[in-house]
This record gives sequence, structure tokens and C-alpha cells, in this order.
Amino acid sequence: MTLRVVPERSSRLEPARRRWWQRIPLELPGVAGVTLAGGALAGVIAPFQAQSWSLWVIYGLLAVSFTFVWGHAGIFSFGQSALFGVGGYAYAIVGINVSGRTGETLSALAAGVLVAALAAAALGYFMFYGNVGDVYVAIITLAVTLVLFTFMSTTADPSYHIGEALLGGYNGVVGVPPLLLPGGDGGRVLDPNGLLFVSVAVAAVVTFGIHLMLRRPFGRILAGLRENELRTQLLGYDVRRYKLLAFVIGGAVAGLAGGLFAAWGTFISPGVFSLQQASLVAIWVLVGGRRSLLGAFVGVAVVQGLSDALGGGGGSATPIILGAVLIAVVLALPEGALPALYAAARRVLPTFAVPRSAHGDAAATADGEMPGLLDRSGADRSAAAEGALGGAPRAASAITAVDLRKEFGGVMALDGASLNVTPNGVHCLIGPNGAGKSTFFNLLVGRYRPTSGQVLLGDEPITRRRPDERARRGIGIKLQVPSLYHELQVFENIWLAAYAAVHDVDAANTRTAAVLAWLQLSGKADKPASALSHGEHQWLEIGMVMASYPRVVLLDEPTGGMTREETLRAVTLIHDLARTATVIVVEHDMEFVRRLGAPVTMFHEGRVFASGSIEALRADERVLDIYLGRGAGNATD
Ligand SMILES: Nc1ncnc2c1ncn2[C@@H]1O[C@H](COP(=O)(O)OP(=O)(O)OP(=O)(O)O)[C@@H](O)[C@H]1O
Repeated sequence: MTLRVVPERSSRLEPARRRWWQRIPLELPGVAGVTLAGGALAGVIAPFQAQSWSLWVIYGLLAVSFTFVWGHAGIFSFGQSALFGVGGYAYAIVGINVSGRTGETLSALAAGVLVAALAAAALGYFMFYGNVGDVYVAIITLAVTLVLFTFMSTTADPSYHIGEALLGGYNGVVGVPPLLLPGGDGGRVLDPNGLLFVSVAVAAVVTFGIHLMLRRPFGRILAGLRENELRTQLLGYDVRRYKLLAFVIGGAVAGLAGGLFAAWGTFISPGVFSLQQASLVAIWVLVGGRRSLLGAFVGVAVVQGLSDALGGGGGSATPIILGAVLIAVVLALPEGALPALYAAARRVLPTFAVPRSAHGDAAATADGEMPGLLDRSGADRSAAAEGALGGAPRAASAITAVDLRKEFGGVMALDGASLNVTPNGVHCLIGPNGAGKSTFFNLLVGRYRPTSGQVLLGDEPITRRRPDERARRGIGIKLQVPSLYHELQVFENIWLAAYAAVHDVDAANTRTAAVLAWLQLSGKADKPASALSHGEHQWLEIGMVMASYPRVVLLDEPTGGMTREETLRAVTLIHDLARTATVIVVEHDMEFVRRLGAPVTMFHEGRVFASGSIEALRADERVLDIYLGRGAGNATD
């Protein structure tokens, strides 16, 4: 049976196995249906109704920005409404100053988008390049919102003006021009129905644009970032840049919503920066479903509809009832209303594609169930290995540690370890618990900065390089505890690794198919990684390292959780890896180390203690004393 790799168009991320109509995510017809219904209704409903629905659509756009930033990129921007407010104020100020001359406010709307994007860029740069933790991102964004609320509330004095626009303090900016389209004498003002039509059209275009973006490699990288930032960085992605980009895009969309909001009400006040507004955005998205773009609008409709029915938020019981609704939704439908609806639809229409993971339907790449590489023998096996290993764009590299020290608050985890591993082949590291082996690996990949000492890849010093920079130079690692994207499919896990190296969708698909075959996981390509066994998790992570065309591979206890049979297979697999990369393996299983037949270095108390063949080390009295616990039995042999 042969591997069939379907040629890809660059807009699709994986080869197809389902029919085309089965591949349409329900989300898309949903957006189209709502857009058409909204557009049609805009022409016939009463103006007061159109006015009210326009607000919901505008809020929906704000919620979409939060869905994108939080649900898809994993950044809990609690103060997303700050960017909404900034966009609204920018629209108001530019609109008041220029619309009289230009007869339009599209430029003011563009200013709202631009200023909000710039504000997001400045704030995002500080947060993401300053390595601020996730919790602090939520706190900082909320703090910025509240600071803006306080500041804008103190601008009542007429001296606070920008051009002709008075900021107005707590009362806000009045006299904001409505949405003015060019044409006619002094611009064309939209009536409420026209504004609803335009709002629906803008929301549809933006939502569809984000939907398309999420189906591109950028979207999958964001999913990786959300699921496992460390792994994403260790694959070579500059996570700071991707987070910043996502935050700026979300900021621009929030700014657009803010501009439309100011135009809708011809007014903007510091209320947009209030805690209540910030919380509402999170509630809308939680109710609708935090990964569903359409859900953002559903969440707004449910919450605002309920709020209006209870008296427009003015009734004293409204916050209590809304709070109860939120708790009920979070407990009963933790994924949100729309994903719950999709799940129900999936039961009724089992063949219809409904988004399962964040990225809809992936498909296996093999032509049916394929026998795995290690089930084969001789020429067959080496041909399949060639598929996975062949064509490596870069040669294996030496890696050198010079006198590495690492101290953790008084504990000297590494105390002057030096090691030079020459290109290609396998090298084993052994040592008792706490000898410093994992710390050594973490220093080689850049997760830790050494207290002193140097790391060289070939001849290049890389001690000051970030983990993603080292990964791009060809260092791949399988961590002691498998670091995977558990919610993403097996295919997506490998694909993200392959794409980091090749930056091309077709090449990444081909590479992924070859590596999946090599790992015997082709038949499970569309399963979430969480569905695999512990042993398969190890294979999968090794496959991710392999897929990225590494020059140096670090495997920290690769056989943990594997059966005896799997452990024997791992020997073959590691030898395959060593054909194109320098492989260093940390292991406690001495039988496995013996089968690898590689030179061994033993660590003890943070230093290199002994080197040689495993047989030579086993015959060394000092090693037996220290590591094998002579007299106390050999726990690891
Ligand atoms: N992040 C950390 N903070 C504080 N101490 C640490 C940290 N990481 C490791 N250590 C300490 O450094 C020493 C070396 O740990 P390390 O995990 O590198 O050893 P190891 O040889 O990999 O052990 P094992 O075989 O059990 O995984 C231990 O004493 C450990 O407690």
C-alpha cells in the first residue's frame, strides 16, 4: 500500500477525505444566513427597531474581536473594551474636526481603527515583549481601561479639547457626526435602517475575514499558541510576534466597532471604559461560545435581549438576573450556546461537518489504514524511513556545552558541565535523579539562561539566543513530560512542527504525511492528541521534533510510559533519526541505553562524572556506587 499525498492548494491546510459539502463548517452558512436575514430585515423593520439592532451588531463586532483575541489566540484581554472606547473617541474627535470639510466620516472611522490598532500595538508590545504572564495580561488590560475611565471623566474643563472637539469629562463628547457617506451636499446621512444595513455588511465582511484568517497557517499557529505556548516556541515560532499581531488585529476590530458605536449614538462618554462594559464583553462571548465567531453575535443578542426585556439595564434586578444567566450558561453549556447547538446538530446530521476542534475538520493523509513503518521490514521499512527522513535541508550539527552552571536559589543544579557531541549518531546521558540532566537540556534549548558558561551549535555561540531562535537554527527537543497540543489533532500537531521549518503549506502537508507514516499514526491523523495513549504521546512528540528537520535532537526520557515492545521500536526509530541529526538521549532504562549501543556520558551532582560505553560504565566501581546503588539493588536496570 502506498502513501498518497494529495497536492494542496495553499488556502487549504490538509488533504481532503470528506466530500466538499461535508467540509463546510456550519459556522459559515450560519454567518451567511444571519447576514442575509439581517440585510433583508434592515429594509423592512421599523426605524426604532433598526436602531436597536444596529447596536447589537456593533456590540457583536466588539465581541468578535474578543473571541478572536481570547478564544483563538488565548490572550485574555479583559480590557478589550478599552480599545473599543479608544476607537470611539478617535472617531468622535476626527469626525468633529474633519467631517464639516470633507462631507464624510469614513476617514474618522478609519482613524478609529488606526488609533485603536496603534494603542493595541503599544500595549501589546509592552506586555508580550516584556514577557508578562497571562494573568497579568488580564489585569493590565483591565487596569488600562479603568485608568482611561478615570482620566476621561476628569476632562470636563473646556481646556480639554482636541481641535473643535471638547472631551466633556464624565458627560462625554457630544455632537459627534453620524455615519456620513460621501455624496450629496455635505455627505449622505444614513437613516437607522441604512445604518443597520451597513453595520451588518461591515460585521459580515470582518467576521468572514477573520474566519478565513483562522483557516490559514496563521490561525493554526494561533491555536498552537493558545494550546501550548512553550511547545510553539520550542518549534521555532516567535510567540511574542504572533501574540502582538493577534492583539493588534483584535484591537483594530474593536476600534472599528467603537467608531461605529460613536456614529450610532452621535455621542461617546467614559462609560465605554467602565468595568461594567469590560465585563459585558466577556459575558457575551462566554454565553455565545468563546471560539465561535457567530456565537459572539448570538451572545450579544441573548444578553442584550434579556437585558432589554428586563428594563434596558435600568432595573435593579437586571445585573442579578444576568449574573444568574451567566452562571447557568457556564455550568450547563461550558462551551457556550452555539457550540452546544452545533453538538446537537452533529448528532442529528452526523455526516455534516461541524467544527470539532478549533480548526474544523482535518483529515488523514493516508490512503486508508496504512501499516506503520515499524511493522515492515527490510527494504520496505527503509523506503518509508527515507520518505520521512530524506531530503533534510540541513546537515546534522555538533553541539557543545562549555562549563555550564545553573543555580536555582541556592541549589546548584548544574555545576560546570562540559560536553561536546559531534555530528550525527546517538549519544546517551545517564545519571541518578537530580543529577542535572534535564537542566542541561533546558540550557541547550534556551528555556533557562545559564548562571555562567556557553552553548555552541557547531561553531556559533547561542547562549544568549531565545528558544525559538535556537529551534530555527535546528535544535529540537522532546521534553521529559510530553509537551503537545492536546486539543489539536494528531495531524495538526505534526503539521505545526513541519510548517515551522518549511513555511509552505504543501511542503508541510507532505512532510506531515511522511512523518505520520513513519510513526504509524496515519490512521489516527484526525484524532485529537488527547485521545492517544501515553506511549503514543511520546511518539507524537518525537515526530514533531522529527518533522522540523532538526540538526540536533534532544530526547528527555523518550521511553517513559512505553511498553517493552514500544521501547524496542524506539531504538529503531532513534537510529533512523540519527541518520540526519545529532541525537542526545537522556534515559534511566539501562537496557534501552545498551540497545542503543551509543557512547554514554554520566552526570552526577551537576557535572560530567564519567564517559564511555555502557559496558565500561557498568564495570566502573565508582559508577556502581553512585548511580546503580550497589548493595541496594538496581532499581533501573
Ligand atoms: N526550576 C527549578 N527550580 C529549582 N530547582 C530546580 C529546578 N529545576 C531543577 N531543579 C533542581 O536541580 C537539580 C537537578 O534537577 P534535574 O531535573 O536537572 O535533574 P535530572 O538529572 O534531570 O533528574 P531526573 O532524572 O529525576 O529527571 C535537582 O536538585 C532539582 O531539584
